[in-house]
Amino acid sequence: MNQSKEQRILNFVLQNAVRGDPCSVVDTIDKYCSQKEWAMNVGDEKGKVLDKTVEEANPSVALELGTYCGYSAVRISRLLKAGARLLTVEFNPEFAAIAKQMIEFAGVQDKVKLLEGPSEEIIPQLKKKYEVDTLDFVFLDHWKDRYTPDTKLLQECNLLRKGSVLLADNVIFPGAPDFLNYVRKSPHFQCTNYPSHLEYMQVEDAMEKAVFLG
Ligand SMILES: O=C(c1ccccc1)c1ccc(O)c(O)c1[N+](=O)[O-]
Ligand SMILES: [Mg+2]
Repeated sequence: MNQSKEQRILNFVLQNAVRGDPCSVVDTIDKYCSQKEWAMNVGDEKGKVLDKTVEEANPSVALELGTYCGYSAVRISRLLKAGARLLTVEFNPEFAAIAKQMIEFAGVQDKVKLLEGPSEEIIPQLKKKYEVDTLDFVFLDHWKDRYTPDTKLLQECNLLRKGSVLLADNVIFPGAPDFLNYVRKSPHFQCTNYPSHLEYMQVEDAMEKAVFLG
């Protein structure tokens, strides 16, 4: 049966990256997706904004919404301090299966917990089922029309604390206008925009950081 693009990306990593080396996995995915087939990884240009934001937040507990092939899960987890953990949520079972193998090949499986299912079902389970008190960092990179309802759900579930950092991908392309409107107008968030480009393309994009003020 014809392989999926995501399976081709994984195969390229398995054959060309260094097992147990997260940087090698990230670089190899970027090489494939910039030279062979475009894919919706955050990429290196926006990935550097992600790196800096994660380093500044230095989270003990991080959440990612939208795992895809595991590129940003590997990218984030390589920066986590000892004992810190990343929970990453993926709705698509095929993507989740690829990401699981990617995370294990990169050697970060002890830092990353992959949760398969819809974000709106998993977020309300984080406290009791996944022993989360509050989230220090949240990377939003799933369906763009879920950014706003899931941000509201994180607030309603008391998963944010003063200083929790949200970082949203793609606020220009494909775009998340309702999310930008919500966080920028809310008295509960301090927002910063980071102009960039769509991964592997010369199309304008941006990331938005929204720090929860309590
Ligand atoms: O929505 C798309 C999309 C739409 C149409 C075709 C391909 C992708 C997309 C594009 C770039 C992204 O960085 C990204 O995170 C997504 N996404 O789906 O979450
Ligand atoms: Mg994205």
